[in-house]
Amino acid sequence: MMDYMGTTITALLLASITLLARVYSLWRNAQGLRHPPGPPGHFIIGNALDIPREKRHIAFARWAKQYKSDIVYFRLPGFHTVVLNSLTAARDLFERKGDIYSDRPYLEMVTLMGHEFGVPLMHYNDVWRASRSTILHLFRPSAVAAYRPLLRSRVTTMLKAILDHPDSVVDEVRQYAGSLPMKIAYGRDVDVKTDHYVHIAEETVAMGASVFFPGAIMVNLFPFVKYFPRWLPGIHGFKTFAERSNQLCEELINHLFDGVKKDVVNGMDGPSLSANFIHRTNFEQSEFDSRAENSQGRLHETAFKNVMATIHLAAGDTTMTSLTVAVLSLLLHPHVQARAQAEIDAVVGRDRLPDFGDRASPGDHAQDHCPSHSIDQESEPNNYGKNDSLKLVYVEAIYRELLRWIVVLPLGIPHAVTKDDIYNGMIIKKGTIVVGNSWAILHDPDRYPEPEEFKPERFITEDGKLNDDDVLPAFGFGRRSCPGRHLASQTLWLAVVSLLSVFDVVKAKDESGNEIDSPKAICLSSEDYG
Ligand code: HEM
Repeated sequence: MMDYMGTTITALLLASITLLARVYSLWRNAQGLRHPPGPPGHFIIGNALDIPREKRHIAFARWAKQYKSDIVYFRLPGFHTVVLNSLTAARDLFERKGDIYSDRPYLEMVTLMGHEFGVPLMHYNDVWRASRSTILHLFRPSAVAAYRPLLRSRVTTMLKAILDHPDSVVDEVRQYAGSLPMKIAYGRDVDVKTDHYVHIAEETVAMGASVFFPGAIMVNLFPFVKYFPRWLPGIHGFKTFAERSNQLCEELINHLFDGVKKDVVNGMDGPSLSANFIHRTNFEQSEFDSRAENSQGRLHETAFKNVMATIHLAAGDTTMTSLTVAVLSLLLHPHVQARAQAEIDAVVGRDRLPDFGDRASPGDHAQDHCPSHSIDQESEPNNYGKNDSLKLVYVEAIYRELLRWIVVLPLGIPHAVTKDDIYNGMIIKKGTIVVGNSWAILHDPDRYPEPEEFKPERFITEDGKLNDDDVLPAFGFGRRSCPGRHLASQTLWLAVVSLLSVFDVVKAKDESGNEIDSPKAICLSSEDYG
C-alpha cells in the first residue's frame, strides 16, 4: 500500500515538474525568447527523423539557408541541439562566451564505454583543465620545434620507402603520420599496418565516433535502458559494445605506459614524454586527491597516463586521415603540384630537401623557448623571419587549402553550454549541445568563393603574400580548440612539401595500362624539373 502511494506521489511530482517546465518554457517564449529556427519537431521524438546518418554537416548547412539563420536548432528526446554555421556565431559563443560554452555533452554511451578518460570528451572541470594545460604545454609552438629532427628523419624514411614502392604512397604517408604519436608519447617505433596498439586506437576512435551523437544509439536518448537485462532485444548489443570499448581503453591507457615503466626500471628506455614523466616523478605517488594535479601543479600518474593515451588517440587518426586526403587532393590537381614544384625549385633549389626555415609565416613560430619536457631539442638556429619572398608561399597556401577543402572533423567535437544563454534574442538552454559546423564555415561562399573548388591561391593576396586566414576552424573553437594543432601543422606541412619536392603524384595504371583511381608517386628527375 505504502509502495503504491509512494509511486503515485512520485508520478504526480514528476508530472507537476514537467508541467511547470512546460509553462516556464511557454512563458519564456511569450517574452519573445525562442529557440533558434530549425525543422519543426514531432511529439516526443522531436527531430529524430530529420537527422541524416551521414554528411550531417551538409544537412545542417542546408538548414541554415532554408531557415535563413546561421544558427539552427533541433530537438531529440532529452537533448536540445544548436548548430553554428558561421564564423561570427562560432566566435561569439565559443570564444567570447567560452566560460559557458566549453563543456561536452552528457551522453550515456560515452560514460558506459569508458571514454571520459580522454581529454576530448572530458567535462569542463578541474581534471580537464589540468590535463589540457599539460597538453598545451607539451605541444606549445616552441616545444613542438623540438620534434623537428624526428620529423625530418621520419620524412626521409617515408620518401625512401615511396621511392622503393611508388604505389604505396598512401601507406607510407600513413606510416609517417601514424607512427609519430607513439614515438613521442611512448618512445615506440611501430609499423602502423601491423601494430596492435595502433589498431586498437583506430577501433576505439571509430567506436567513439559512432555513438558520439545523441540519436546515434538508444541508450543516449533513454539512459534507463542500461538497467534492462541483456536478454531483452537491443540490449545485449550495446552492452557488449561498451564492454569491448572499456577493455580497449584499459589496454591503451595502461599497457603502453607500463611498458615504458619497465623499460625505465631496466635502463632500456628511449626518449619519450612518458619516460620523462617517470624519471621526473621517480615513481613517487605523492599527495593525491580527487584533482588531477598535486600541489606543485604536476599531473599525477593516472591523469598523466590518460593524457598520453589521449595523444595517441587524438593525434594518430586525424593526422593520418589529413595526409591521406592531401595525397588524393594533389592527385586530382596536377596543375597545383606543378606550380608548387616550380616554387620549391626557385626557393629551395635542387640540392637539398625543403625544411622548416623555408616555410612562409604560418604563425606558429612566434616564440622559441627551450621546452622542458621535450625529446631531442632542436639545436640549429632557425631562419623564420627571413624575407617572406624567399619562402614557400604557394606551398603554405596548399597546406591551408588542404585543411579547408576536406575538413577531417567537419562538425568538430560537440560542445555543451553550462548556463541558459540568450544570443541575438534566441534562447540557448543550459545543457544544450552546441555544434560548430567547421565544414560550413570553411565552405562559406562569401569568404571562400567557389568553395567546392581546390584553389590554394585564395590564400594569397594580390601582392603575392599570404593573407591572414589560417583556417583555424579546422581545429575547432575556443577553449576546446585542438591543443595539438602546432604539431599537426608541422607534421602535415613537412610531409606535403617533401612529397612535392621529390615526386609527382599521378594516377596509377592497371595491368592493361588504364588509369585507376589510386595514387602512384613518380620521382622527379632533373629533366622533369627543367
Ligand atoms: C590534422 C590533425 C588534427 C586535426 C584536424 C584536429 C582537429 C581537432 C578538432 C576539430 C578538435 C575539437 C575542437 C573543439 O572541440 O572545438 C580537436 C580536439 C583535440 N585535439 Fe586535435 N586535431 C588534429 C591533431 C591533433 C594532434 C596532433 C593532437 C595531439 C598532439 C591533438 C589533440 C587534441 C586534443 C587533446 C583535443 C581535445 C581538446 C579539448 O577537448 O580540450 N589533435 N582536434
